[in-house]
Amino acid sequence: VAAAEDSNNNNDDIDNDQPTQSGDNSQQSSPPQTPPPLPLLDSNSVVLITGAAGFIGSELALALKRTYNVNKLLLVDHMGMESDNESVFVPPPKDNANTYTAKKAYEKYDKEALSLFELKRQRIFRVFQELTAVNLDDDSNNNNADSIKFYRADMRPSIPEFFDMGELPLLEGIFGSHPDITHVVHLADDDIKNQAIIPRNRDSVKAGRMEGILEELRLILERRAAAAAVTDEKDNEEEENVVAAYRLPQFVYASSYEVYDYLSTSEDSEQSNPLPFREDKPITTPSSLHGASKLIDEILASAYHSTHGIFSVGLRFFPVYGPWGNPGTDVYDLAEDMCFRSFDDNSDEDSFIHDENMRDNFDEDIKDYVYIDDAVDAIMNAMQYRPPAQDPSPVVFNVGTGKGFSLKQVRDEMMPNSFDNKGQTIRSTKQQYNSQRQATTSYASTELSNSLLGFKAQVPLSVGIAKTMTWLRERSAPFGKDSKVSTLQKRIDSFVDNSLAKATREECSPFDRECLRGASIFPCASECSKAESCTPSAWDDAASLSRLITSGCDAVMFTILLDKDAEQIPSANASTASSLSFVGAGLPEIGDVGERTKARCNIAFVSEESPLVQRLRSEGEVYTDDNDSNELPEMIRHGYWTLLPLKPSSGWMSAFSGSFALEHLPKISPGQFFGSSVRYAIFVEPSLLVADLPRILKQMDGGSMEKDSVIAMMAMKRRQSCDASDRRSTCPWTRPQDNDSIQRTMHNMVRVTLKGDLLGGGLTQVIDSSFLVHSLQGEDAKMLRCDVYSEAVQWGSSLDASLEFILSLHDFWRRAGKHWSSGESLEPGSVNTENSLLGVLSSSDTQSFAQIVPSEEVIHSLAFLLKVVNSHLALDWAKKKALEKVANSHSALDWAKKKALEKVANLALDWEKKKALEKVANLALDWEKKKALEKVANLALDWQQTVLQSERMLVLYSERMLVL
Ligand SMILES: O=C(O)[C@H]1O[C@H](OP(=O)(O)OP(=O)(O)OC[C@H]2O[C@@H](n3ccc(=O)[nH]c3=O)[C@H](O)[C@@H]2O)[C@H](O)[C@@H](O)[C@@H]1O
Repeated sequence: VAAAEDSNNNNDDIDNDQPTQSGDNSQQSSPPQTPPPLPLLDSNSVVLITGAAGFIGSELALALKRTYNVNKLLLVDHMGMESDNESVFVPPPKDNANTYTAKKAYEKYDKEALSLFELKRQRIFRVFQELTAVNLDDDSNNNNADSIKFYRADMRPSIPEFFDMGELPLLEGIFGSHPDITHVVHLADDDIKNQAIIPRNRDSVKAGRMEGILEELRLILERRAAAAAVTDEKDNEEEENVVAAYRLPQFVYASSYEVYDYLSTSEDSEQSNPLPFREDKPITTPSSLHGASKLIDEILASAYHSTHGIFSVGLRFFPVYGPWGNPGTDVYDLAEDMCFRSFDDNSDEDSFIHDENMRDNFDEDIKDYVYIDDAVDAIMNAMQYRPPAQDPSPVVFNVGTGKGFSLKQVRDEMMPNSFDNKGQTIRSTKQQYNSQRQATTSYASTELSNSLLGFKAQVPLSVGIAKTMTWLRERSAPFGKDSKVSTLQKRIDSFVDNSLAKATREECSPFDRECLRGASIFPCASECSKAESCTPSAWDDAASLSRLITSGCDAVMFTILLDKDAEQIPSANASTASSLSFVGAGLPEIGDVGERTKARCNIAFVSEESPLVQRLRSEGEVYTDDNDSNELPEMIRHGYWTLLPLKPSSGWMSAFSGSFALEHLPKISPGQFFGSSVRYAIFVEPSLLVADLPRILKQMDGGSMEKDSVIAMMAMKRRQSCDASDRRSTCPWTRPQDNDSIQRTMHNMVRVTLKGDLLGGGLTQVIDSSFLVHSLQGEDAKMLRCDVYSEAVQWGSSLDASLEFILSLHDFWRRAGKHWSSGESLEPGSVNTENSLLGVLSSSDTQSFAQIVPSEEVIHSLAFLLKVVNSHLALDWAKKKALEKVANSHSALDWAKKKALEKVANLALDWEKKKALEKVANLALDWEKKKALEKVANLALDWQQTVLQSERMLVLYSERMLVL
């Protein structure tokens, strides 16, 4: 630094003209100045990641926070937007959601781009979701949101001349406002990898990103040297401050195995290109333009080192795969092909083969596939790599496993090895491509990364494949499949389950979502769990006992009161408790046995430790059911409740206390808790006294409801005058009068429209469920519950919010479906008065709705919601909720959405087409024929437009939330 000062002091002019020369005068050859000490990777680190919505970038962000709890993450991704306007750094708009620009940008997008965008959006949401989660009950913990910033902008062009209008280039803006950046990980790259097609996309600028970053790093050095120059030479302390203020971040960037020439398979290439590929092998001809551009990046890195002393670590990634990977890559497409094909046996589409970009990926090509977790590990190791003091030149490492596999092996050996006929089709079609060129082989030498980085891939391909397939499958059908499971699907299921069981999976804490990734995180007692991958809980024993006790019941009423200090269940002691407030359906009502038997169908889950259980035991309030052949244990009786004490086994229950989703497992996911005869399971709050239960059940059973409107779940709001959650007193509750379709009413209550926003939100008080009726036999009902449960588990949201949201979504899709198939308007009810507020309810809905909730109350909450949403003044939690919801709506329901769209498409088209064609056939005149054909064409177009438009609206909407 001292040397740099001297020279700079004497060279002011040169300094202006050639700012890049800072500190370079003392040593002309290698490192021009002593590089500033490299920063540590720890909880003080501030990490800039480019391409953060990409596959690797998003996983890295999560891992950095999880592993090192880094102080700040600055995430940059253009999300596929390439307009020049986007490349300027615009401070995030506070009160301007900028939807116009977004809209314009969207117009450019076709569906594929949209879905890629959607994937990136989901990734970045996920990052936000997991990293900014704020505990709403804890006021002190509310600054998480500051620790992560997302810049949705193009980092190119990075050449300052472009910015003579006074805009600040994105990177300069970021580096300027965050001088404390300690690490830069540069992953941004064009979407299409493996692209060997020439010419490249004209708009896809190659240079710019890498120089952009290197220039920023150089500027840091320049500023540092300038600052050092003005400080008093003798003042060491000040000099140290300067050094500290202008830290040079550790720079890691992505290169690719495509820099190696794996394409040439001739004899001499084996000599010039021996396997495995070693980093020290001179590179002559990269295998693709992508490889060539990465080679440019490596050369730039080296140039910036020799001219400015900037140290960097390049990582030559071999193909990375895994959950959240990129469609269009080998493993992803193959896995997807299998998963979707098996879901949809009617599909003739061969997506794998028809993908243009896949042409080069021959079955026989041997590649070194790297699981995402390993790739991320390699980056984190690289972020901590320290070059030897005597030679601090930039380094490049392979990121591979050292082993090569062909896609054929992946498909035939690692994915289920027996395909049905369709599998044969894949094979033979691919054979044709095989004839085009010889297969290639590429795999990494791991020696260097192993010895210097300490990196060694941990996940064997077979395990990684199983995890990827599990993820894809979960994503495509998050809550199991429909009843018509194909045999192929069963095989895939068992394959995946077996592989997961066999895989030496680490024991995951149930809270460690990352560890559990690829495995289900549902508790075993939940009806949504799958064998092998569920997590045990204290509910497991309770579920089997409760199944036994309730066998023979037609309906079950249950409540949950796990408080350790519970003295009583208020409803049990209420003197008003009549035979109408509990369940005894299907069982004899006369005599003592009848009374007791009724009690068997009224289950209260309580804590074994509670004074209530102790007291009832000591008072001998127990009974055995003499008539029962199942040899039931002695049961504790409390009023009309039969208590089912839960043991706080091995700390599980206590570990989970506070986890709403687990504490209320039977409330949300009752499917496994009751005997197979049970058709309806009714949850009530411990203090709620339900009037006339038999009649409600009869109505549920009446079958008077339209089939498609049955959501098979009913919920009731709490009465304002009485708090059912208050455990000291009871709350009377009455069934709404003259309402023969309670479920539908409930369903209508949460209608949202496109205009009213997908958000839901704000209706919580309406849906606050003290009372829920579950229909246990419908698949739809189970799907719905699992949706709700997944929402609650995944996002830690409360049941009420989850229910509300999922209902809204189900409703949304139902309406969209209805609209497409029968033309029902999607527009908000145009019918005057209150309805026009949000347009949520149709007039008939409002009528039945009003029977349950006084309308002012609804209007109030709706108006409030509207205000919040419209003013964009959403509080942090609202914002978070909104993000959650939008994110979830897409990830959880993708499959359902896809199915719904398909179905609608088929219905709409087929029917209309058929009708129109019939008409054509019946009309002999040419003119009529022409008209009819026109109509067919128009109909088809209309429909397509509707779908496109609504998809666009959804994405636009989501994007607005992103901006928000
Ligand atoms: O295997 C490889 O060779 C690639 O591995 C990773 O790529 P990956 O994370 O799998 O790729 P993407 O998921 O496509 O991520 C790149 C991200 O950069 C973003 N991007 C791209 C270009 C750009 O100018 N700005 C920008 O933000 C894209 O939107 C995208 O989200 C690295 O990020 C790439 O640099 C590398 O080329």
